[in-house]
Amino acid sequence: MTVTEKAYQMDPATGRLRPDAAVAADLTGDGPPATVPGLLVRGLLARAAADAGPIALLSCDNLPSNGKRLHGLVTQALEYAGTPGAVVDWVRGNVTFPGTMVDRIVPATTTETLAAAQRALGVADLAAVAAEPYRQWVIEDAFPAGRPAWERAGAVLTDDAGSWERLKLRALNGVHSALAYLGALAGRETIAEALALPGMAAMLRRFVAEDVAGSFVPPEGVSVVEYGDSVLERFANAAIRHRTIQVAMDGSQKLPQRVLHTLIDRRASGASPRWGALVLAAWMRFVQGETDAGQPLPLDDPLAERIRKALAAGRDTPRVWSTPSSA
Ligand SMILES: NC(=O)c1ccc[n+]([C@@H]2O[C@H](COP(=O)([O-])OP(=O)(O)OC[C@H]3O[C@@H](n4cnc5c(N)ncnc54)[C@H](O)[C@@H]3O)[C@@H](O)[C@H]2O)c1
Ligand SMILES: O=P(O)(O)OC[C@@H](O)[C@@H](O)[C@H](O)[C@H](O)CO
Repeated sequence: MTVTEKAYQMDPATGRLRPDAAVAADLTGDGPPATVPGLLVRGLLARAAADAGPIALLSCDNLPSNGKRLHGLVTQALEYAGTPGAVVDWVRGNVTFPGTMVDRIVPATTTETLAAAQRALGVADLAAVAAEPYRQWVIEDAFPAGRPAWERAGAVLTDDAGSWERLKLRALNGVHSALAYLGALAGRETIAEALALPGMAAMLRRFVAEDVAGSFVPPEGVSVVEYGDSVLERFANAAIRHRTIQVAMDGSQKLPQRVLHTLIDRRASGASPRWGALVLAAWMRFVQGETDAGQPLPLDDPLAERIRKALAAGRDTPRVWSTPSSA
């Protein structure tokens, strides 16, 4: 499944299921389910009842330990739904949750994308997407009912995708978010235009080298600094018109794994991760809703209301940002 960070409906800080009204209705009622937790629980109940054999549930979302997170979501949702012990035992014995790392820049489809696809194909393809040439898929090999030979198409099958995932979330997605917030504030429409701002590439190299690289143990044989350089080359691709405000959306859901984990790990080892702090500060400025030139910026975030309240309450008191209980 690839359903975005917010569809998991879990508190990013605690990892606990956040049963809003729609999730609660799905998990406790018998109407057609509309939420991800509801669909998963209903599907697993049906599969257990039919004794249809083991299955792997594969998360391809940009979340830390996405397999473990999905496992936690399913376990908590089954519990919330009051699922009979026999079904819980069936899930425990028959369902796996392999972790993955998926990497390919694929911006949202626009009318220009569809027009280009029509020119190239000679027919209208409403499902066309634009994508960069690069692709990488790392998958934990835990499929109780077998799997396609994805390695034949270049996928890396591994016992533990964790170090690949941290590499990508921190050195690619963290840098992406930096470009999104700093670029949007400077009035730049796309990631490539943001990267072309004076001093931006040099700043991002220092972010990777001084803050990100020392925050985790990378996959064997991988240099985080070289990986960061290759990421900047990919972001410079002007044909990929990835909009800064698309990458900037849902910051409350993305920043923990992209930037806050880097800050926490560097702080724990006594460092002062100032470039990461700059990215966080850029997000704080971004959510105030205006570019540096005073043009409006959208706040598209599941916590938008809470952020707006905190901004209104903290207009004259910067302390609001440093005391979570008042946020
Ligand atoms: N686009 C990329 O470059 C890229 C690359 C690697 C990983 N990813 C990850 O893949 C995931 C999807 O990204 P995308 O670019 O395809 O996004 P998208 O916005 O194009 O698609 C998101 C999908 O999730 C569904 N969705 C959104 N909110 C939901 C909710 N509350 N409940 C259920 N479904 C919901 C939408 O209906 C849509 O089908 C994200 O987690 C992203 O981080 C994206
Ligand atoms: O898809 P999102 O909205 O979670 O994040 C936007 C981008 O950072 C992301 O999609 C990257 O392009 C992708 O992760 C590259 O593999």
